[in-house]
Parts: sequence; C-alpha cells; structure tokens
Amino acid sequence: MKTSIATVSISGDLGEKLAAIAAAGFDGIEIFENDFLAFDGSPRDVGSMVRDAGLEITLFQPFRDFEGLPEPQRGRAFDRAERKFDVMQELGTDLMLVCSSVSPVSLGGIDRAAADFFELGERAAKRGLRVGYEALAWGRHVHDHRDAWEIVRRANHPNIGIILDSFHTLARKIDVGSIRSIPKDKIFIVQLADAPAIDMDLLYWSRHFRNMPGEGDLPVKDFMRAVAATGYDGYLSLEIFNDQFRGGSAKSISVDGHRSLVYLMDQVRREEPDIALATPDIPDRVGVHGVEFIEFAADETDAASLATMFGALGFRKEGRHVSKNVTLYRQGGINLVINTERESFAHSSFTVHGTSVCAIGLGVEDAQAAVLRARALGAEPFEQAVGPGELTLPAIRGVGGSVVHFVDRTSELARVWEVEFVPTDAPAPARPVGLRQIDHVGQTMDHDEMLTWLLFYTSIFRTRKTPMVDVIDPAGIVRSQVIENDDGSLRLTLNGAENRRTLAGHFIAESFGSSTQHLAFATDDIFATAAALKANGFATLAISPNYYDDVEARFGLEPELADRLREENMLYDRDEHGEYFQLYAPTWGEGFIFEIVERRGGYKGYGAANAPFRIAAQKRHMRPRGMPRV
Ligand SMILES: O=C(O)c1ccc(O)c(O)c1
Ligand SMILES: [Mg+2]
Repeated sequence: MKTSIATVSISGDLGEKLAAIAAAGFDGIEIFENDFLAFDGSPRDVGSMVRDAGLEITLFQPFRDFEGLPEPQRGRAFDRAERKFDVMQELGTDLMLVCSSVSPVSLGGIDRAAADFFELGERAAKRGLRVGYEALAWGRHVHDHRDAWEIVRRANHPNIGIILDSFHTLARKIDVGSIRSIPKDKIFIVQLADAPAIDMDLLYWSRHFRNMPGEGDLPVKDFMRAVAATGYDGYLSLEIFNDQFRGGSAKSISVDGHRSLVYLMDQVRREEPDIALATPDIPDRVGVHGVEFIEFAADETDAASLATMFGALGFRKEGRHVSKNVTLYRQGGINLVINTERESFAHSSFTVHGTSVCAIGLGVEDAQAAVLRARALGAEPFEQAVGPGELTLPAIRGVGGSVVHFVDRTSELARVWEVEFVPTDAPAPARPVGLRQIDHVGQTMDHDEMLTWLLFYTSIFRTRKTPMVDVIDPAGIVRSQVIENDDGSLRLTLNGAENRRTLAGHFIAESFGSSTQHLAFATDDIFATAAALKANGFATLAISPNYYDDVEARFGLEPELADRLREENMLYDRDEHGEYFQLYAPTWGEGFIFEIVERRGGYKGYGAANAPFRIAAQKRHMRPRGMPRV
C-alpha cells in the first residue's frame, strides 16, 4: 500500500507539513499549487525538501479550466500547461491533475475534450510526463467519473489517464460499480476523502467539510472495494479540504490520515478476500466486552474526597495494591481504582491534570491483539515498570495522554485483581445501592479533537458511531457523538466543547486538556437505588421543579410517576424502544460527573433532551466555586 496526502489537508508552512506527513508514515504528497506559490524557494528547492523528508511528489495540482475551450482561450490553456510542465520537471513529479472545467466559455462535447487531451498527452509525452483527468462534482459539462473516463478512453493516449476522487463520485451518489470496468493502468491516481452527510452546495461541502475516510458518512469503503477490484495498486492519496484541519495540529491530522488509510484497506482486504492487496495483515477490530476498570490519579486529599463519594454511591473498599498506593473500590461489576503513587505514570498525570481519570481498562477478547492492531494504526504504545510478580497490562495512549489498558479473559490478565490486590483489613462499611456495571463513559475534549478520537475508537475496536447530537449548555453548544458496540457493553460519549464557559469547556480548562469527565453507572431498579442512596446519606443533584411539569406534559406521564421523579430529582426520557431514568450526583471537583441510569425496554439513547436541565443544575451547584453564571 502506497500512501499519499495532499498538502492542503493540513496546517503549517511547507516544512512543517512535510515533517508531520513523513513522521506519520506516508510515502508521498500531492503538491497543491498554492502551497508552493506561497513558499519562498524555487521548485527545485521544494523538490529536494520533499525528497529529503523521504517523500515522493505524487502529483502537482490543480490545473483548471483546460478542456473544451474555443480559441483563443484554447491556445492559451496549452501555453499555461507548458509552463506548469516546466514547474513539474523542476519539482520532480511526472503527474499533473487536470480537474474538469468550470469555465463558462468551455463548449462541452466528449470528442472535443478527448481531442484536447490527446494533444496534451502528446505534449506531456515529449517530457516524459503524464496527465490525469478528474471530474469535479460541480464541473460545467463533466461532473461524473463515467464521463471523465469516456473522454480519457477516447483520447486514447498512453500519457492520459483518469483520476478518481471518492468525494466527487460519492457526493453525487454515482454507482461505484462503474469503476470496476476501468483498466487499472488507466487509473493514474486515486484520491480519497469522506464527508459528513450534510445537505449543501457540492462545492462548499467539498471545500470545507471533507474529512478522513471513516470520519464521515460517505461509503468510501464501497468506493475503495470497486477500485481494488480493478487491480489498482498505485498511491492512495488523501485530499482533504477541511477548515478545522487547516487550523489543527499538523501532527495529529497526519496521524489520523495514515490511520484512516490503514483502517480502510484493512476493511477492504477483509471484504474482498479474493483480491490480492498489498496491505498489512493486522488483527481484526477488537471485540470489547466492557469497561473493566477506571483509574483515578489523585493526591491524598482528593483521594479521601473521592473515597467518600464512592462510599456514598455504595462502593466498598475491597483491596489495596500489593506494592503501590492504589486502592480498589467495587460494586457489582464495576471496579474503581484510586492511585496516589508518587512515582508513576499516575503521578505525572496528576501533576499535569490534577485529580482525574488517568487510565481506563477495557475488557477485550485478546489484549495482545488489541495492542498489535492499535500500533499498526499508529496509536502510541504505553509501558511502565512493574514490580516483581505483577502483571504487565498491555496498553496504549488514549484521550489527552491518558492510558487505555487491555484485560482479557483468556490470559493470566484475567486474574489481575487477585494477583495484584490484597483485601483491605477493615473494609469500609458501605451499603451497595444496586450499581451493576458502567453504562457509559463520557470523555470531554476540544471540538477540534473529536474526529481524532472517533477514528481512534472505531478503527481499533469493533464499535460504531451514532449520529452527532447537540447538547445545549446555557453557555453554548457541546457536540456529542456516541461510540458503542453491538451489545452495549462499551458505550463512550465524546463531547466536543467549543468554548470554555460550558460545563464541558470549564472542565477542559481546569483539567488542562481532554479527559474523562463522566461516569454513568447502570442499575436495574433506579427507584430502589435512589432509596438506598438516601439511606447512605447521599443527596442527589437538585433539578428545577419546572422540569417535571414539562416532562409530565411532554410524555403524558401518570401524575404518580411524575411525582416520584420530582421527589427523587430523577430525569426521564423515552424513545421508540423504551424508557430512561437518570440520577446525578452533585458535580465533583471542577465538574466531574457521576450519574446513575436505568434503561428499560431497550432504550438506546443518552438523555440528550435532558442535558440543558441537568447542566443548569450542575452549574448552580458549582457556582459557589467560581463557575460562571451562564
Ligand atoms: O475544489 C477544487 O477545486 C478541487 C480541485 C482539485 C481536486 O482534486 C478536487 O478534488 C477539488
Ligand atoms: Mg480531487
């Protein structure tokens, strides 16, 4: 697999772009003319910079408004092309991308365009160059790769080929089956991009909203399966016009890009077993069967405060680590760990972020395979020294530099709690309140990072994303995207904050970066849980009484149920499958959220409709500690 990315896809000057692209593992770049025009060095300098970075220039683009012109514009277009051929030769690339004309003076006509390309092919051949023709989705006469292919076919010149771009084909919902009959040697390069499903003008959509394959909603995999069927084994080149990426981190966008290609080709390889593909053989997406543990890094003061919260929520202190200052709290299948070590990853995490979730343990089918796959997809490995007799939990880096550990049931890792923890002498008394497992984990991040983590989770684990929803905080919108697996044993909500005045944004500011902000525990009987919490002396977050009048009317609830909800400060939602009940603890620290939920009858959502009311309540609770009013 040969990978390339267009320089327009990432931010920075040319030098920064090249460094990030090379480090992410790409083989080549497409040079966008503007990037190069803005650079104060000669084409030759650019060429050597690229090659010094260990990269190849896969093409030079775009050459616009070439085909179908009347004279005198036609002659001028050929002169322009010759000038660009000069540049290409200095740069050291042999392929030019010509995109279909949008010129109002272009005349149309398949044979006229074919004749133009034949002549361009003759001129290119003299210099040993090639020209690829791409149909822009908004081209004046040609906006379908099938027409572009017909022109290339009729031009019938060895130096003229087609360039396929998944965006243009998929944006217009063109049957990708039509690609399967194009001879592979006539496909000069394949450009790949995805995009979110938004109904808007094609050109605007393409220039601002493209994203990496797998990050959007277009069937890029089907497009790529059709390309693979031709036997094409040339460059796969990302061409991503995206406002956010242009301003984002060149390093992380490049890593995402490379990850997206490895993931895409891995899917194609699995779904087209009869096609020989030069893609790495990596373990399949990893099945997850639950969140095995959540680890907090804390100092002693916060550890005590967290322990009080856990106790009130019905967790029992069950064990101490054999050699470290690490304590285990348990209820049902939930393991919460507090780490107050002074020399460890947890401590460095505490130093940077304050008390926070420094690690998550996921129960997976095969922990070693999980690490292999994650690493093949460019995830950062994580290792730390272990004491004698302790287990090394395979791990990688996750959101905000936190760690994701893998625990499986088939290796010795299954015994981690017995091997590494000794029962505490005097277990703190705690009355369980019926919490059974982790329903979902909420991670908060800058909105700009959301696609990165979306791709991370969906490419490594056997999960899917559900449509983005807007969570309305009185101080702004927080975009929320759910990642979940089939049986609901892994549910993650990614919350992207756009400003610092939202509860999510405040949390990021206070914890110095993205991290886990929210744990929702599942119970099978939330009213019994509420009663048990009261018995433990636990006061849940007070919700405005106005909410209950609305909920009662909106869902046509029995007055008795509405009264019970009101009494318990419980939130309610319903979908076509069932009902959802939510109870919140008062926010902990700078906005950490503990929630208890019950899903009845297969409710699928996360109570997004209730978010404005509970966020307002959380902010009221936090206001004495400096949370702004809105
Ligand atoms: O938006 C454009 O004009 C444009 C130019 C070149 C391409 O390859 C493309 O896909 C789009
Ligand atoms: Mg393109």
